[in-house]
This record gives sequence, structure tokens and C-alpha cells, in this order.
Amino acid sequence: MAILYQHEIEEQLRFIGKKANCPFISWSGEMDDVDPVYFFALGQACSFRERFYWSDRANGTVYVGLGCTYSIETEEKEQRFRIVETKWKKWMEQLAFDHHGTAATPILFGGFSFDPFKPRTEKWRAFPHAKMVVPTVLLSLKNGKATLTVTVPSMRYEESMEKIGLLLRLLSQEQKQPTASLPTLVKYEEAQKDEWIHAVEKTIRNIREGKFDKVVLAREARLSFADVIDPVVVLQQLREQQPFSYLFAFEQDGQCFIGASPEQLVKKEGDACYSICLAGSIRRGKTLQEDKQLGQWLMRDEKNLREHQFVVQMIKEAMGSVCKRVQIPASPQLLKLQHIQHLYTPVIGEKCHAASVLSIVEQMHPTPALGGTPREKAIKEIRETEPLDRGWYAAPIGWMDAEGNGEFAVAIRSGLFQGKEAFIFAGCGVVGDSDPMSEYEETKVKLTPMLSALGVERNE
Ligand SMILES: C=C(O[C@@H]1C=C(C(=O)O)C=C[C@H]1O)C(=O)O
Ligand SMILES: [Mg+2]
Repeated sequence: MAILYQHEIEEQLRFIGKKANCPFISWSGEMDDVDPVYFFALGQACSFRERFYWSDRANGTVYVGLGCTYSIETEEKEQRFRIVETKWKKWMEQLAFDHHGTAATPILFGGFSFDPFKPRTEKWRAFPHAKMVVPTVLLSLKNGKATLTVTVPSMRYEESMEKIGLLLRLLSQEQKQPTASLPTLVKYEEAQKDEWIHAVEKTIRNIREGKFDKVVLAREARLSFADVIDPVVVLQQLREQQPFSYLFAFEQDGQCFIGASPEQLVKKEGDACYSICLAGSIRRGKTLQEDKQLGQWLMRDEKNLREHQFVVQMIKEAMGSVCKRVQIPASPQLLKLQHIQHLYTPVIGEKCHAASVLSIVEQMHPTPALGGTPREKAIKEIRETEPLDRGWYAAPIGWMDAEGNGEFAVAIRSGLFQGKEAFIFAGCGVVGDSDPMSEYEETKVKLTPMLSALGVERNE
């Protein structure tokens, strides 16, 4: 199969540029199969300051982006989804591309903050309320095919081409799995544990007084390591340990937001649209029998079923508002992941008339799985009560293509990595009959996937 050469791509780009006279040009071509995490790792060797990773639950679509040719950022609070959508459409008009017989087109990849009205703290300074980017180099793996897409400004692409040339040379050599090892933990700290438990108690009282029905409260753990944490190692571990999750990474200037989330927010594919309701949790059992018993308990537990039902109700309505027909099973199933089991209800929307996946994201975020019910009151409670700046945690992360199709996951089971420091996050749905200590335990289980990816075991 095709080995790609720098001079050929350059020639093609020049040809596209001459023909179309557009500010941006893009070329796609088939390439040899490559391990996407290895590709991500090469990004650093080639001095790309931004790296992006996305793989869906079925591993059906994998995108790895290196470098940033165009970035849409906004600190606007109310209109952020629309602003991104409008700018993306405008930008597409300035782009000439030749996809060379492949199905690939440039995509926009990125994410959003959970709550633009919550004051931002220092650690999230590099993550605006919305940031979506067009990577300079994009690897797409779909239906067993690997495609490379190069997108550059037509007037100055020499600097990018140098990096791309190096990347192509490294790709043509034998693939060596990156050998970076797991970092050594020097400090583990659960931020404001007592304050968090008090917040849960207060929220339970407020729910019992009828102020709202459900509020999701989250907390963070801070970890310090002896060495700088390499996102490549974390991705490798997550890929092995969480095979049924979305895998994502958004890295810029050495700051990396990474996670393995089981929760789809929405996928739009033409006029079909998909979502899932995920809420209600219990740990995995230590034996097969215990695991089965815990699962059966979860399927019948009224508190968890109620937590779940709020999500079903809202997603059903949101999908109903953009689709002609919504298919949704009457009762939840069990979703068993490596460390946790959840109540799970898949949702399918037919004849979707939304303009783009982003306009559905706008309708859906935050669902009661991450925010609460009623939505506005719950968000206000989180803003005022939760001792945490969520940043991009629990918010939409994903991609969109030229036609407005795309997929977003909810960025849970995630962490922010800055040099030798990591912040990892977990939350839980608080309802009237929640017990604060059980909720605390539940968040502990939800921290496990990231801890385990970092090689940290905590048995207390
Ligand atoms: C908020 C998180 O998870 C969410 C809360 C759940 C619950 O409370 O049962 C279950 C799945 C997620 O929708 C998290 O993992 O941080
Ligand atoms: Mg729960």
C-alpha cells in the first residue's frame, strides 16, 4: 500500500491551491495501517504543539490530530455552540480540498467547559468555554482503512510541511511501541473531602425540601508524580483497560485533558441520531456470583432507577424535539465496565432535522446524568455548592465534519495532566434518598479507571 512522500503531498497541495485560490487547502490520501497511539506519540517527536485523540466505543472511528491549522475559540457563555457552528461553516467556504477518492474530509475536534458561568480557576486557564480545532495532520481510521488528511494555509505551509515530512519519514520506518513507563506517585490528595460530603448533605436537604429532584456533585483528586506524566502511556493503559469506552485526549502546550468515557452524548449520521442514558452505578463484584448479585441489585434499586429515569425523561424530550421518531426501550439494561456497572438505556432518533450535531449538543448539555433536574436549578446548585472547577470535565468532547455530522461523548472518567501533576474527577447523581457516604464511595469507584491507568492502586 501507499507510502506517502512529502514532495508528492506538497505538489498536490500546490495544485489544489492554484486551482481554487482559497486561504486554506486540504489533501487526503490512503496510507498504511498505523497504530493510532503510536501516531499520537510521533506528534511529539515532530514538535507538534497540539495533539488530539478520539476513538469511539466500538473502536469504529479513530481520529488522531497533530498540530492546529485553524482554531475556533470562544469565551461567549450563551451562544458558544452556535458561534462554533457558524465559524466552522464560514471556514469551510475558505477551504479547497481534494479527498483523492477517499471518504475523508477535514474535521473539527474539541470540547467545551461544563458551565461557562462558573469562574475559571488557574488550572483550566488553557481551556476556554469552547475550543474546536482543525488539526494540521489528521489520521482517520474507519472501516479498516487508514487515511491521512493534511490541512494547511495556502500561503504559508512550509513550516508545517517540514514537520509533516519528518512524520512521514518516521512512519515509513518500523513501528516501535513507545516504551515510556508509568510515573511514580509521590502524593495523593483528595481535595476538600469533608467539604464535599457536606455539600452532598446540603443538596440532599434541598432536594427533600422540594427545590429540585436531582443534582450531580463532583469532586477531584490531585496526584503528584516523580516525573512528567506522558499522555501516551495513559492512552495506552486506557485503551487496554477500558475497551468499551470513548478514548479522548486534547493536548496543547504540554497540558493534556484525557479520559475514557463510557457515555455518549450524541451522534448524528445523516438524519439518524443516537444517544444513551447512563446513570445509576454499583462497583463490580470480586467473584462472578457477587458481580451478578450486585448487578441484579442495581436493576431493582429504586434510588438508582430514579436517578436513571430523570436522564431517560430528559433525553427522550430533547431527542423528540429534533427527531420525528424516538426509539427507547421501556427499562434499562446493565452496562458492565472494568471497574463499575451502570444502568444503561440506548436511544435512537429517526428523521432528525437538526442542522448539525452541535445544535443537538446544545439542547442536551448537560443531561441530568451530569447536571440534574430541573436543569437550570440543578446547574445553579452545582455552581454554588460544589467545591470544584469542573473545567472540561463532564462536558461535551468530540468532533464534527463538513456536513454537520459527528459524535460527542461526555468527558467523564477523565483527568487533566500538567507536567508532574494530575487532577482527576468523579461525580455522582444525588437524589432525595441518597446517602452521602455511599455517594462518596461511588465517586471513589469512578476515580478508579484513571487511577488504574496511572498505575496507582488505593486499597483503603
Ligand atoms: C458523573 C459521573 O458519572 C455519571 C453519574 C452516574 C451515577 O451517578 O450513577 C453514572 C454515570 C455517569 O453519567 C462520573 O463518572 O464522574
Ligand atoms: Mg449514581
